[in-house]
Amino acid sequence: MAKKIITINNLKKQYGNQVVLNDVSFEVNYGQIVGLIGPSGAGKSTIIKLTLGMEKADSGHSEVFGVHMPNRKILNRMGYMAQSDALYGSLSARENLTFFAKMREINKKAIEPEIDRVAQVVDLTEHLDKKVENFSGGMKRRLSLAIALLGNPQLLILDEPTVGIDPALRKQIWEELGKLRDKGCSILVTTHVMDEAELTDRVALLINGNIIADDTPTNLKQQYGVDSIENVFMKAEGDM
Ligand SMILES: Nc1ncnc2c1ncn2[C@@H]1O[C@H](COP(=O)(O)OP(=O)(O)OP(=O)(O)O)[C@@H](O)[C@H]1O
Repeated sequence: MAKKIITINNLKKQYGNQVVLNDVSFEVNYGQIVGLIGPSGAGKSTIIKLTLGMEKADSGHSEVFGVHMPNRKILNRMGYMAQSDALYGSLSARENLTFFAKMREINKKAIEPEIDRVAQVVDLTEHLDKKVENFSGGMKRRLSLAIALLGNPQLLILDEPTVGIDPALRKQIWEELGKLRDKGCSILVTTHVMDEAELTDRVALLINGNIIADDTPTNLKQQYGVDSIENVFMKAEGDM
């Protein structure tokens, strides 16, 4: 049986009168890239925040590495990239990376080569010593992703990691995610880019607070009788 890295059981969440998550259950297995897609405001970020225990569910629960969340030690074993960048503007990119590498308890001697490695993945090597407050939106996204990649975590949770990133670098980043997956890293990623959803091992489609489909891209296309995940999405939304 596949090893479960994330297990989400019957999550329900309401803000005021608005039901955001009805009854959401799904899993991320070892060495899988799972894409979470859904219309804007569907509740994708909410699922992530509840999974990590950053917000409290009305009912249901989540486990990461078999541990009931929230749990601070577990957070240290994973890389998380939030939808909004949490960076120190007055510090350089290198100083930001150093700060987060220390928080992740990366060995002192390993920090410098690790910063060089992740900077290369997101193409920020030339800009490492610039202050982050002078970065463009896309550069800030890239730095946030580099921070999530520090220390080769066993789990990555990425909330729209490629927003504002140009197509060539997007491709490079997805190649890197594929390599990490092949080394056994598990990845949960939300995206609006349907071409990216095609690159995942499984796609979960969130509409109206429910996961209405959860399968491989190939099976989903077959099930909906269409030739792209974009069309799966359109058809599923149209059926609701
Ligand atoms: N703290 C909050 N208080 C009140 N409403 C909230 C809060 N957080 C989220 N919401 C609402 O919950 C719904 C789902 O938000 P969420 O950010 O999870 O959506 P999303 O699928 O990630 O959207 P997007 O793709 O646009 O990022 C939205 O209608 C949002 O306004």
